[in-house]
Amino acid sequence: MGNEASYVHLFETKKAKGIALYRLFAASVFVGICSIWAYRVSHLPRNGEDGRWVWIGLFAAEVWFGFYWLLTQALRWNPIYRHTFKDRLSQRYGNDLPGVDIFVCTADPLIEPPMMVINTVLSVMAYDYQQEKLSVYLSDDAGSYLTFYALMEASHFAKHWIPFCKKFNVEPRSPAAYFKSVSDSLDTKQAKELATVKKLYKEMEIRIEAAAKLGCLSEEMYLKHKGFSQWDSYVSQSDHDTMLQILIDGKDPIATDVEGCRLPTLVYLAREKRPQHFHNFKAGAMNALIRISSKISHGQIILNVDCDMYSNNSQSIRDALCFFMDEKKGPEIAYVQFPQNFDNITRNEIYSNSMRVINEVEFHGLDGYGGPLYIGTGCFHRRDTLCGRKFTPGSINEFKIENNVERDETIPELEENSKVFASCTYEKNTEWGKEMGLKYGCPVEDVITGLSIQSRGWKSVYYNPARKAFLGVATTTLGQTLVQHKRWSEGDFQILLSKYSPAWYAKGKISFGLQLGYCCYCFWASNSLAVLFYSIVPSLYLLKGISLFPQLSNPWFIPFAYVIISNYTYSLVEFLWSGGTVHGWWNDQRIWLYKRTSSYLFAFIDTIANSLEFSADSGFVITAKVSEQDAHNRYLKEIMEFGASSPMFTVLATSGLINLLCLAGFLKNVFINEGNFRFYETMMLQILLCSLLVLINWPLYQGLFLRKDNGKMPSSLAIKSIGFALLLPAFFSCIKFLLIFVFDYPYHVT
Ligand SMILES: O=c1ccn([C@@H]2O[C@H](COP(=O)(O)OP(=O)(O)O[C@H]3O[C@H](CO)[C@@H](O)[C@H](O)[C@H]3O)[C@@H](O)[C@H]2O)c(=O)[nH]1
Ligand SMILES: [Mn+2]
Repeated sequence: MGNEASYVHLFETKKAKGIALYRLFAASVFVGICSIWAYRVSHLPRNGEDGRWVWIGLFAAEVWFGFYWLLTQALRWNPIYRHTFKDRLSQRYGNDLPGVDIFVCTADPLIEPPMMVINTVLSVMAYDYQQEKLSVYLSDDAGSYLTFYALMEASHFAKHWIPFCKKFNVEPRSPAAYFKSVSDSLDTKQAKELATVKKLYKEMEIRIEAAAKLGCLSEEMYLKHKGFSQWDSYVSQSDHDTMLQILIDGKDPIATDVEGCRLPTLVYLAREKRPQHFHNFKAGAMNALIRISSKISHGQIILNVDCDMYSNNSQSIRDALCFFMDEKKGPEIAYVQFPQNFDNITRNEIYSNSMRVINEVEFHGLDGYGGPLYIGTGCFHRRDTLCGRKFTPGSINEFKIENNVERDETIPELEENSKVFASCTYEKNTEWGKEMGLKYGCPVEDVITGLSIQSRGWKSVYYNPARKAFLGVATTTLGQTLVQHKRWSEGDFQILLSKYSPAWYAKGKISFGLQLGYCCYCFWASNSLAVLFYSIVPSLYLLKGISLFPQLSNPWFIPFAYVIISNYTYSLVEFLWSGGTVHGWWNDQRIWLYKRTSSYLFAFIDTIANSLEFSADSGFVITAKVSEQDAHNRYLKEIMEFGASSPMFTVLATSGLINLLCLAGFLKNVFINEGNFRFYETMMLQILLCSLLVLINWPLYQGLFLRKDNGKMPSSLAIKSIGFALLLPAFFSCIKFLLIFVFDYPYHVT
């Protein structure tokens, strides 16, 4: 080992190139932003002059945008990139590696189909790792016999699948994904074995789908496994005993695959649910898993994935261990987060659901300041830090490497004795959900848990390998996208206001850069007000013919032009650099707007109402992973899906229509009534803003008026939003009148 200089690390960290150039650019933008502020302050309309209040509103919005832009610099100021040396890991440790427990969470067999769930399970069972050190746990919050049945089928299929993967070094190791990707050019031996394993898979799929169609537990299924007897006392999803089955015991020497090799442990868990006990959603499930697994396998490393996030890279455990097992830098690392990638992204990602820029830019930036957020899936943790251990400087890695430990209980005994750990009352008067395990009470249990780990002195690592580690299912409708972002922005905003706020609680505990980085996400929701104001009011004033920005010939026009052009050019370059398309970027701008004016707005209102105790706690709306065939076809064709009515759509449609009406009204004034083109000179920026808003809303107008398919906006919603769009200007006039009345009264009577 020797000293730091001669130590051969298991991973390396590189700084991004060209960062000085970026900083220079950012500084120039900042000068532009300050000039805009200066313009607003120095050109404030006098008391009583038209547009004074709007001017103040715009100034407030611009101060906000500038402030938020500063926060986002933390994500770009100091990016780093990681690289692992897995060969060194093998050389140094051979097979003396720690046990790894993998948690897969599912919650509803209808929107998370059991076939998808077991594909994820099979993909993680087939990791390139010593099988007897691997344990896979499926937490089923629906307590569904169907999911259990599918898992039981998977435990048999694994005996064929795992040896097949190992023999031919298959990637990815989710059977469904592999079958879809495999080419015809396999050698004959592999082709033959592939045909066999594919046939077994298809037969299994048919049985599982038949069981799903049947809709109840058949006699035949019941007899197939003693585990089904646990459903005898089952009342409903929210009322049942703990159901725990060890389907494969990795410690059992006769639990082998068809080639005679050991298999990983496989466990099904449905924690106890009772209507009178709140179950804390995914965080509750994870904590039950932490306890149950500590009794059954006690892996020192925990990987957790959502049920749609299959492993796409069989080397990920070894990658993660390169960080944890590095003797010099490993001891301070609490978790290794991989990006969330998806395998159902269309070319121009109409819902901007690939999280491209977050994955390729922002998280590298966070990593430079102490490590990324924990984002709930694709994350490896040390078991003890997840359970609340504080970081002590100077500590060394103390992974207990256990090879072949015997167990003194039989499997049925072990199952019975473990159940108590998943009971509703187990956590009563304990620190679980507070200082231990994942935190409760927040819709983004992951982010708040990660923040508290980092606040206890730990670092985290972001690892984004070329071959993606995990692939999941991204949202495929506008409604889902907005609801998901509402949950996220609401959760993040709650963290900001909570006692764990990155703005104050974390001060001195994590680096300043990381504090700002967290704030970027935590302030998502509060972006809504400024964006909503900016996307409606200047258009209304365009219609009235009142200019709110400097005119083209005015030198103050320059900072506006510079900030607008440089920011949009930069964001386009960043998007393309992250692997997106130009059209994808345009779509991203639309979703940027939609999220801010609907998801974030509702999240903002709900959080404030919650904290004033006006409304109940926000829940966890599970994201659907399947859609109907024709909706799916529209997704593939990148046609925006509206379908059902939603208050969020009403806001979007209303603001979209206001812009359309304002632009139409303005053009009418110019051409017909006045025939005078001076407006283009004085109102350039307002015309630009309003026209861009109309352009970007094109799919929305189509959904409102032009489309006939089932994915269009419901007609009732169209009528409602037309009504609002016509009334809102009147409403604004009333407010303005009130403001003038209250504050500027004397001026008006004279
Ligand atoms: O009561 C519940 C609700 C959800 N889940 C599981 O939690 C996971 C995530 O749910 P999903 O509906 O897919 O939410 P997403 O918005 O896609 O999830 C992201 O955001 C969540 C926090 O809001 C994180 O927990 C997730 O890991 C992260 O992928 C899924 O596997 C669910 O089965 C449960 O186990 N129990
Ligand atoms: Mn998900």
